[in-house]
Amino acid sequence: MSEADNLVISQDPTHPANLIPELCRLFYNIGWVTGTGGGICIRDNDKVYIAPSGVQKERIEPTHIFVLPYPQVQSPSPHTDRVFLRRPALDLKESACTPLFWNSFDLRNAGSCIHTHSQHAVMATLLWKGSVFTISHQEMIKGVRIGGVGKALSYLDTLVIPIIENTPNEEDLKDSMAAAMEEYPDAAGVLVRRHGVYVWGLDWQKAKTQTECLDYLFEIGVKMKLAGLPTILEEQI
Ligand SMILES: CSCCC(=O)C(=O)COP(=O)(O)O
Ligand SMILES: [Zn+2]
Repeated sequence: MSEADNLVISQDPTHPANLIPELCRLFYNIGWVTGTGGGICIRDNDKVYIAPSGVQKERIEPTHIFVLPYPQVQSPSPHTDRVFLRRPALDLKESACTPLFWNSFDLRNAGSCIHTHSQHAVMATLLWKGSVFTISHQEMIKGVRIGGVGKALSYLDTLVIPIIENTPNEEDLKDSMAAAMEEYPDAAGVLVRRHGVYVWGLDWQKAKTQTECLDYLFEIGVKMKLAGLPTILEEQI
């Protein structure tokens, strides 16, 4: 065991290296991270904990976790020159979502970011054919924060989540995700058409509950649209 392994070995169940495997199992069971896709990263001040790429996310162990310094000592290009504090002994690569998770830290000061391949998110991107998903007058809107990290939205606020187009490689979504975050500073997440969603929060608990609220809103929005019901009500109720 190397000294760097101490960064991921802890008896504390709330240590990020213990939380990521536990949360990935939970997310697997609700269809968010099946087939190796999706995941969660946690930033604890100056350290970022990231899962490996292309592995069964429900079978990750703490020793599989990468630890990176935040901020990166030098500005990394999307795929190279990344700096690590700890790499797993196994021949693993860090999640391809790493540059996208980094957007949430750099642009929103997030403490955690979740990427799901939920079918509710994907269906929402198919039924909302433009550049945003919108829904109003739903109680679960109150569980979403302005920009993911600010004050909670009100029942009377319309939820707006930008939709970007998918790319063959996950890493290549970095710039269009950043552009959407700049254009929609109040959005708590970014949908990726035919792919899934990225959602962030100040910490993992808030990222998780916001992802739950958004997933609920994508699901009910899709059901409403398929039932021919309007998802935006003009009048104040
Ligand atoms: C079938 S998964 C395709 C790649 C993808 O969308 C993804 O989210 C993979 O993330 P990873 O953490 O496994 O690099
Ligand atoms: Zn993905």
